[in-house]
Amino acid sequence: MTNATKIVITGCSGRMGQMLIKTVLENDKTELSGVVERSGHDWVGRDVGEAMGGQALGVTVSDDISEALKGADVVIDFTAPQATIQFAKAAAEAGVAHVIGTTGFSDAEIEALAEPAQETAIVRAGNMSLGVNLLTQLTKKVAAALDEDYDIEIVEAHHHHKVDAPSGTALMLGEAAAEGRGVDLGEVSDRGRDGITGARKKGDIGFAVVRGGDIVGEHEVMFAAAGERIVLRHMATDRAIFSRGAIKAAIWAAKQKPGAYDMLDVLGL
Ligand SMILES: NC(=O)C1=CN([C@@H]2O[C@H](COP(=O)(O)OP(=O)(O)OC[C@H]3O[C@@H](n4cnc5c(N)ncnc54)[C@H](OP(=O)(O)O)[C@@H]3O)[C@@H](O)[C@H]2O)C=CC1
Ligand SMILES: O=C(O)C1=N[C@H](C(=O)O)C[C@H](O)C1
Repeated sequence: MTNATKIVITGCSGRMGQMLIKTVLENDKTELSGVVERSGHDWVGRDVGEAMGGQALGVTVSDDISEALKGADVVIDFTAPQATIQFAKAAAEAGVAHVIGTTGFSDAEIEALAEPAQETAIVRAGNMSLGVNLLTQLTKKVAAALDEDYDIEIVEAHHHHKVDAPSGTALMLGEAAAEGRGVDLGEVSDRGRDGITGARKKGDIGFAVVRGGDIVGEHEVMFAAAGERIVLRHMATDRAIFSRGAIKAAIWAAKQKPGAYDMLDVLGL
């Protein structure tokens, strides 16, 4: 396993953290070199395999990112925006590539990732699955082919634990639609309809959000016109699609020069 990509997972007790650990262990091109949780978490100091309810893996949960990054090639991070910014600074200092799946960033928080990306490779995507990244390309194409008579609406649904809205994926799809149409998403996005909103403004890109149960992630891009509707749809039924994409990104990122990348770069789309 000497040529294996050595990976650190942050937020290791989370839904994605645990899925990522399993995916790293299953892949013969990757090795789990460290795992991180926040200070005070009851997993800190424990063997991560045992904390997950299985056999010991010989990897202890740390609350010190800089320590965990020693000897690693890449850190994969699905946590929360402020934590991700701290991890990006630590990864840049250590010269370790950073794969970011975290969503819910403000514009200022995204801006804060530009400096670390000058020191190390950062791959960031609101959705790491092949299917959704293909869908962004299809969305861009369809939006470019249709005029403003086709109202673009993006509908997303997720589990009841999700804390950010609209989802990172919905925003990626909105960006792709806006790019295809040749407009700035910031100027046309309609994210909060409630009450007497007035009629829909021509050219807007609307977002609608559903939260419930254990929905892994569902996204629809609707192009609605008089007499017809085109609907592009992706349904995730297993979080493994995200972790497999993240591992692919990690192996790729470990060989890249410093810079800001996304999954389209990784997948060559
Ligand atoms: N790009 C993609 O393909 C995908 C992205 N995501 C995104 O990944 C993120 C995580 O999702 P999910 O795993 O479901 O969420 P969870 O809440 O299950 O996990 C988040 C983990 O991050 C930890 N964390 C949160 N804040 C901090 C902090 N300040 N410092 C250190 N650790 C912290 C949490 O610890 P604690 O429990 O102590 O708070 C927890 O272990 C979300 O933003 C989600 O939208 C999810 C799936 C796919
Ligand atoms: O929080 C989640 O679960 C997911 N988050 C990502 C997003 O915000 O789009 C990706 C996926 O849909 C699952």
